[in-house]
Amino acid sequence: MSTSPLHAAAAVLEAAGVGAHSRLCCALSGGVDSVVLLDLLAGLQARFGFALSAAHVNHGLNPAASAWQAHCAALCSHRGIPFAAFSVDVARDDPEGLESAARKARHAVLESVACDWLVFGHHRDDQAETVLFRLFRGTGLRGASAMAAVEPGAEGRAGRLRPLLGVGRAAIRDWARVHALTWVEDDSNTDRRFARNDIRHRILPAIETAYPSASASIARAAAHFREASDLLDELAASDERACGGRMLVSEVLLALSDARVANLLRWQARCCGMAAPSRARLLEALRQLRAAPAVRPLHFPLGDLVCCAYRGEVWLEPVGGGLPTPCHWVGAAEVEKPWGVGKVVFSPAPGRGIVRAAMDQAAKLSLVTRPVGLRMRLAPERPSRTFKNLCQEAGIPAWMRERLPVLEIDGRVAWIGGIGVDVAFACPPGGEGVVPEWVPVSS
Ligand SMILES: Nc1ncnc2c1ncn2[C@@H]1O[C@H](COP(=O)(O)OP(=O)(O)OP(=O)(O)O)[C@@H](O)[C@H]1O
Repeated sequence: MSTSPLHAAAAVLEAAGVGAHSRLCCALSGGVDSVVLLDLLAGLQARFGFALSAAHVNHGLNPAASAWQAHCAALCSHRGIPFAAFSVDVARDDPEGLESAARKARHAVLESVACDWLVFGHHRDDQAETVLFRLFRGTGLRGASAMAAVEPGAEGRAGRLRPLLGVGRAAIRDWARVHALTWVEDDSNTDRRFARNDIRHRILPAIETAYPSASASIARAAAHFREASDLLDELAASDERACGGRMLVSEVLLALSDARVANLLRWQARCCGMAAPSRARLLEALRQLRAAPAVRPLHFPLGDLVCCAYRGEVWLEPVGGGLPTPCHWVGAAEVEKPWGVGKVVFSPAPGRGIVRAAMDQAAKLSLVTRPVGLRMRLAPERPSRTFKNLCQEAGIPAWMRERLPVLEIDGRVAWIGGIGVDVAFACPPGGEGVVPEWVPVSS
């Protein structure tokens, strides 16, 4: 039995805490689902008190695209709902296909709408199709949990609501007919060349002849998967804390089971907005981490990310993300400077680090990547060494060398991150010193 669309939608708004302070924007394609959604939201406005607007994305792919846009504009103007239309360029050469390219372009532009919640017309049958589509591609638990009815926004971005996620397609069409709503039909929705449509029109109906409530059951299974997947996220967050934060202490990390380490790294990838690395690559990274002694460096590509291990810590960073930009300043010895995806922190330390006066009196302090011909002497009794020698002695791997911060005081090298302070700038016992510390990845 299908839930009443109005009750289902109200329950989702309530669960999200929608109220008089909330700004909702209905993603309006002009199709029956989002037209019904707009109708329901307009009907619920008085009860919840939210501000409602609508946005349509014109992909320019169908000859009727302008007519769809005009239809959406008319629906909103008739109800006095503020309406915005966006035209997007859809990449025709996207390796994932035209449908996927259109979806990416659509979501990117909808993200720019100023609102608290973007509201979508996905329903229970969409949910079942999404689960099957992902299962056929070997998805993990998070993927199989498909869409959430309430997806809070991260870092000041709008959240996403899907008030019709528990409602079947038939109930939505019934609502549209009973309320005499008008909508457009997108003929690409019946085009079987698109994999999703094939699931909708051929595969799911075939399953439903054997299991009549398969769609509802699959959508229910998705809710179970989501619960389990949320628990795995909680486990990952707690494991990250136990491992010391975003830079994971390898000794603690590697005491966890393979499945837990993989869960933690996948979760970290998702937290930085990156696609989860493939299982095979993740397991190989793990094998290498376990094979290496705790101190052996690792730089292992995982899709858009790299898994790095260095001096007892393990972290993920975007490909090319460690490359820093030089910076220059005057005066303040105790500062914190961003460096690549990390930072350099300068702290006072009696008798250690760099002579404070040298920094205080400098006309220019600079953090740079290694200058050409760099040499340094770490102790009075030791000879001056080339950058390459210094790195080899300190066990710094080649991939790490281009990102080592080098502190120059009035153009002379005073300190190299991960290596040490030049003898000419070293603070004598009892003197006032400043210790620079390079943190390769900030939390
Ligand atoms: N052109 C559009 N403009 C605005 N909103 C749209 C547009 N197309 C789709 N939407 C919104 O997305 C919902 C889902 O649409 P549809 O099922 O066609 O997309 P999908 O590609 O399956 O889903 P998704 O975009 O979330 O991956 C619609 O009910 C509507 O709220």
